[in-house]
Amino acid sequence: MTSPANPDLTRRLNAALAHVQDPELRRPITDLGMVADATAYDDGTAAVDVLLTIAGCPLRNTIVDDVTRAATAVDGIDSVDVTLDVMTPEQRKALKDQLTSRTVPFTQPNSLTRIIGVASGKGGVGKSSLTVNLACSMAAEGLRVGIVDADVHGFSVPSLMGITQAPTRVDEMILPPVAHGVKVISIGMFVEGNQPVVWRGPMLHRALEQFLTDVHFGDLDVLLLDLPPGTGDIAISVSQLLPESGLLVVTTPQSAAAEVAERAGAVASTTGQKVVGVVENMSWLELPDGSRMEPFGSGGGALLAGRLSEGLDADVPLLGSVPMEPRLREGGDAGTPLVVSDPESAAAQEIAAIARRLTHTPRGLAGMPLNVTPS
Ligand SMILES: Nc1ncnc2c1ncn2[C@@H]1O[C@H](COP(=O)(O)OP(=O)(O)OP(=O)(O)O)[C@@H](O)[C@H]1O
Repeated sequence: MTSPANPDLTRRLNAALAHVQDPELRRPITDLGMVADATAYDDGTAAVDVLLTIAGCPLRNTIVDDVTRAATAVDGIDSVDVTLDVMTPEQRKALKDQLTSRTVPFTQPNSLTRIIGVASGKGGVGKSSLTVNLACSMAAEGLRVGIVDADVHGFSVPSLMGITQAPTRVDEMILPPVAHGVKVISIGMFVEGNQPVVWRGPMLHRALEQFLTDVHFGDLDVLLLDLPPGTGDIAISVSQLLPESGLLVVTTPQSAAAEVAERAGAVASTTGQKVVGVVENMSWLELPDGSRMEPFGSGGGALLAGRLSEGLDADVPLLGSVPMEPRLREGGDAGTPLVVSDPESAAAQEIAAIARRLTHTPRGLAGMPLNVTPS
């Protein structure tokens, strides 16, 4: 015979479940209508019926583990039976209506998301590596961070972040996979194997637009875009779709590289975007005796910051110089960015300092309504 339900224990069970977040939507499962029933009984058992958004939810085990952990942490509950069901189309629609707006949420007047496109003049200067490390560093500081891998032809963010999982779709809404606390979306998640993406112009624009409207990032403090190298279609699309976005320009210390990067930064003068700063990457290599070798010369970052400041008639700071660090490449290959795998290394420390400089500068709120809800 089943033990009688215990109302007080049931109330505490539901309160505990309100702290369980859906791993993708990052909202309490109770708010998302994912808990169909949760009852605790006098004999210390409990039963929780969870509704998954889709049948093959890749994170079902995580949800079961999180629910079990939260339920059994309630004083008086010894065991829990978690049943998984799937939402009906009506329930899914209600969830989707709750979550989506068909506009780019980041351009709404009350959006306080800081949007930074990471640009470079040419490939291979470490733009993608810096994007993922900056994002992870910001997430480690407690910020809500997302990455749009807009480097459509040379997407590398999923592998740098160790993401093999495809995004979950709830009807036409796409839930970005989360790695190292960062929500990530990339065209690489939608193509088979290592197929090249051969789109140009309008197709690219549409893909980017879709990433920004159909992907549910939720509230973000920072959205980083890994832009393709150079000054192509995507740079224009980004400036049209996200006019408030700033540009962070990455270069190596070589003066020739800085000159090429200057063109990428100078795009800002035609698009009206702000260049938030310059990062010099691969600045030096520390040798075993502690001395520094500068394989790519020196001064490119400062040169670029100076030229952009002059050309754009704005203060474009050099936000930092990141040394060469073999473990940075190894971390990328392994899908664990250096700031996560070796946060004490000099390169990781410098990246963390750049992340703080980027996020601690006040965002221009002039003319923006402050939609503050006390919590
Ligand atoms: N500071 C660093 N120390 C050592 N290796 C680095 C550093 N920065 C980047 N790398 C390595 O350099 C290579 C190029 O980096 P990455 O792919 O991030 O460049 P990118 O500018 O994004 O290139 P692309 O635009 O072609 O994708 C990678 O192998 C990466 O691991």
